[in-house]
Amino acid sequence: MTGGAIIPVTVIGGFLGSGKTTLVNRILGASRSRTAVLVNDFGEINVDAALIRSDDGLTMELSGGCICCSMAEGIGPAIFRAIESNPDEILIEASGVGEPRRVAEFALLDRRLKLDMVITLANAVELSAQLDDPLIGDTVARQFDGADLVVLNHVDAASPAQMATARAALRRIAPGRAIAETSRAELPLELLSATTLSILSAPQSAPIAHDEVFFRTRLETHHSFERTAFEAALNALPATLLRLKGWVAIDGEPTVMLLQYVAGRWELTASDDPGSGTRLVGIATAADLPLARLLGAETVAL
Ligand SMILES: Nc1nc2c(ncn2[C@@H]2O[C@H](COP(=O)(O)OP(=O)(O)OP(=O)(O)O)[C@@H](O)[C@H]2O)c(=O)[nH]1
Repeated sequence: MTGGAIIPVTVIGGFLGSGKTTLVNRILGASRSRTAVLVNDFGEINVDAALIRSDDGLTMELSGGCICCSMAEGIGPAIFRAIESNPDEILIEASGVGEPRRVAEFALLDRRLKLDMVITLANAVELSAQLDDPLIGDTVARQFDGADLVVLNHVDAASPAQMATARAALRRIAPGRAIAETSRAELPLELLSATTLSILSAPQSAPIAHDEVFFRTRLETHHSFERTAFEAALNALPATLLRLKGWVAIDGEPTVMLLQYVAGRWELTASDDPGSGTRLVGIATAADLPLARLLGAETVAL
């Protein structure tokens, strides 16, 4: 990029576990440009930033809150640092509870940036139930305000009935918007350009204080888990725990394993993380979730 060129910005949003980091990695894998990635993780340990596969080393993290509300003052300096790194483009991953349109508004305010598009992902298995949930429904619905492209993801795991209700929900909350149905965010990258910016006609609404609705929980321990017991504990976690992710030490495994838990479904995979010990962050609709006890850990340091 030559000095002074306008930098295109894409904002990727969507509820906890909908597939934002998966999509960021897909875009990075296909792109030949120098891409600065700004990752906002609501949890206190920025797991996503560690999972982003950027060759450029231009990943910036903002953890422990939302850049659309409680950390709004943090996004300015982060965008400034992103611009200073002289990238060809900037990708911003909003937090899983954040409103992508509020994040995108920062790109509209800075003359060195040009908002390219706002993308909102949805989890086809969960979308309809999320929207009906009195605690989180409003947060989820608002994530579609200003979206130019809606990605209905997790299609591989959704039943025909879940697909039908998810499609009907999107017709209601995101009428007229382009919709791509995907598994693992595999979408034709030609879709990643918008002709009009939906954000300009998005409804005005007072921001939600996400810190008052969603609670962070965290477990850091040197306890090593016995695999069968740990898997049984995962299967018994309460529905108030929406998301759990990070690294887990499992007996007999040479490295810590990566845990990805989204609303009752989970994956435990080998990781190349050399770090020792368990570091998990969770987001729940209940405060003070006793994560250590629920997972059967003996020691906990908060
Ligand atoms: N079965 C299935 N799993 C998916 C799909 N997309 C993503 N996943 C998995 O779902 C988990 C969450 O995906 P992420 O890309 O980390 O989701 P996210 O939106 O970045 O999550 P947060 O940042 O925590 O809100 C990971 O284990 C992914 O591998 C999909 O289409 N189908």
